[in-house]
Amino acid sequence: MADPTTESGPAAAAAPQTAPPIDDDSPAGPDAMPPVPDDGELELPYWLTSTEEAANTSFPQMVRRLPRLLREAWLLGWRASPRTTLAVLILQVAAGVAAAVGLISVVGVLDGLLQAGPTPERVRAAVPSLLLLILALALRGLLASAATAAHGRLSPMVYEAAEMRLLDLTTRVDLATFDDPGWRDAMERARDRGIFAAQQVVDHGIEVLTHLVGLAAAASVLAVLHPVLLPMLVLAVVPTAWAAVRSAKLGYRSKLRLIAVWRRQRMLAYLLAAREPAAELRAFTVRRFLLTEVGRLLRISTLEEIRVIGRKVRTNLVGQALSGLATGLAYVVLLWLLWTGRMELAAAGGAAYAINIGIGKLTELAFTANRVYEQGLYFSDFQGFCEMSLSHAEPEPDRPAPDGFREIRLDEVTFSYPDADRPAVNGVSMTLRRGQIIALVGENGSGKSTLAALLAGLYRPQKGRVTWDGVDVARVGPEAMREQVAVVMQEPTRWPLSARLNIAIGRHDRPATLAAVQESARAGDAHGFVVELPRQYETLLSRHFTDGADLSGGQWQRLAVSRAFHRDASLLICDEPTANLDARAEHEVYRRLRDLAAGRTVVLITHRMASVREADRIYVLDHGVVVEEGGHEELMAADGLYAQLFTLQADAYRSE
Ligand SMILES: Nc1ncnc2c1ncn2[C@@H]1O[C@H](COP(=O)(O)OP(=O)(O)OP(=O)(O)O)[C@@H](O)[C@H]1O
Repeated sequence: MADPTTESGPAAAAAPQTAPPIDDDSPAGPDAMPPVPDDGELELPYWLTSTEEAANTSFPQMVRRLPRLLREAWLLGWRASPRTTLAVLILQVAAGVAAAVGLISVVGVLDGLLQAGPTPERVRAAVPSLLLLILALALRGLLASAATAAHGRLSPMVYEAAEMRLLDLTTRVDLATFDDPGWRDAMERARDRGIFAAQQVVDHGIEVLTHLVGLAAAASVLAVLHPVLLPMLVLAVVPTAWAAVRSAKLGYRSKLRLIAVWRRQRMLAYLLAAREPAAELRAFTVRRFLLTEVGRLLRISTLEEIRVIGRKVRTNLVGQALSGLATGLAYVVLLWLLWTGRMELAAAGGAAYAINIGIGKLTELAFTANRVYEQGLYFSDFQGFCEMSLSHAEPEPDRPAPDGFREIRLDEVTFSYPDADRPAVNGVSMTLRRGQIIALVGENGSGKSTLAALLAGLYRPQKGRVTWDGVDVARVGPEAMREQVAVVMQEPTRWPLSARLNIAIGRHDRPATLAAVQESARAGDAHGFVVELPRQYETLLSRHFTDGADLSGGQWQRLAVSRAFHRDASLLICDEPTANLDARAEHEVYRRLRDLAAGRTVVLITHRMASVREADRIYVLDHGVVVEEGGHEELMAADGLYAQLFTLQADAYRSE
């Protein structure tokens, strides 16, 4: 199987594999970094073209997209919690209306005070509006606080719902999708910014609503006072809005350009800091080589970010200057209205106040709408990933899985990994009967693990079919099928759980007594070392936790074998279960496997030919094709690839 830490796909392709040497032993500071050698690193990878389209959206296109984004944001909130979403909506609108009443009252107060006549009369005329203003402000304060509280509840709920949706879809796609670099990159983008963006789109979507209500109040006051003031208000804000949108696009495009660089840099940084490669990193003295490469990649992203910040500042400066001019023009128009007697002084006072509030609200609206749009770009990554994953989700046929089997058949099964030149398994046919031990033999890369994964229902064949007692497994729910299969992986997962749970997780859905776990541990030859751990079966197996312990490679493997025994499934697939085991443990495991095979079927992949000879049937693979099959004696007599491999190993032992 492929190494999970190996970088493949566009990110790796985008980054040169060599790093210029540095002669300083200390971690390289910015000045010591080598010059950026390759501008090509900043090229947009081909798999980002659709996202690039989103980043190229023009200002009017963005304005057209906004309503859809806002609708989706509200839908997201609604899915997370309909009650809280409704509460936020009602409270925000009510707070906005109270604020609008406050604004109108201010105009009323000004109107009263600026009237002609003696001062006491003018003050008296202003009092009702003043009382209304106080009431409106108090109400607005209360409603806004309640809205903030509801919003504060909704926001983490949206985050939780988005994270859960992402994890749910990520684990629902079929295993082959994980080998697709396009999907993995989409997942990275969705995880990296998409979840946060989903929350932000909802948050800012709510703010947009608040500002809209405030703006409607200011606009209606202006429209009543003099309609010509309305377009002046809009004119004053357009340049700010344009600058905000342009800045966001600059930032987004820059992030798109850097994603391949970041992926590579993070992967290398992980290797530098992780425990597993720490020994090899020192043994091969690759520290400086990797540090140089990380430094080079960081330098690329630093320079790009500095460049983008400069462009953003210039854009905003232009926007603000133009907005300042347009605001001045609005006040000139107001003066002209006064001058020409088209407006009373009292109305002009109210209008000046409304223009001031209106510009404030419009500017806030422009910035918030832009944030919705900006986060919307990342949010569309999230949505795109969800759609992509749904289309790759494992089918869920409702046909029940057969309860066990007497015979499993593979007919002309072919499977290719995404983008592979040739199939990893090519036209393989075989029959596995209950109670048999089947061995898969072949050189590295001949397709054994892939064939085992097909048998376990982890991959679906592109051609041919797998049947259990005549039932095509493609027509049965994959989860139900896998309930009857146990697998010992070539590189078993080291679950950061207790020793007990590391075994019990094999049947996590059923409560397991310690005695049952111990029995499985004995079967996998793990009991002996587990009882020597500081807290025995309750010892946490991860160095990342206080009091956590780590195991040797062989001990982890014995734990994985115990886990598979604990699963108690009718098909047991062991992909090199003894690769890390010492001779005694290996002997024990095979003895147990033979016992276990009595009511079950065991598929065994191993390079240890001595363990294969007792298998009931041996399949020899070469380049994904079964080239020989039969019992040990039969295959030795045929004097083909099997005989060659067996004799080679036997001779090596004899010469020792
Ligand atoms: N996840 C993957 N993505 C793409 N190609 C893969 C993947 N896993 C395996 N392959 C390729 O498929 C072919 C068969 O690999 P497989 O792991 O099945 O061989 P194997 O016989 O189990 O090898 P080994 O004895 O080294 O474990 C190889 O050419 C390998 O490079």
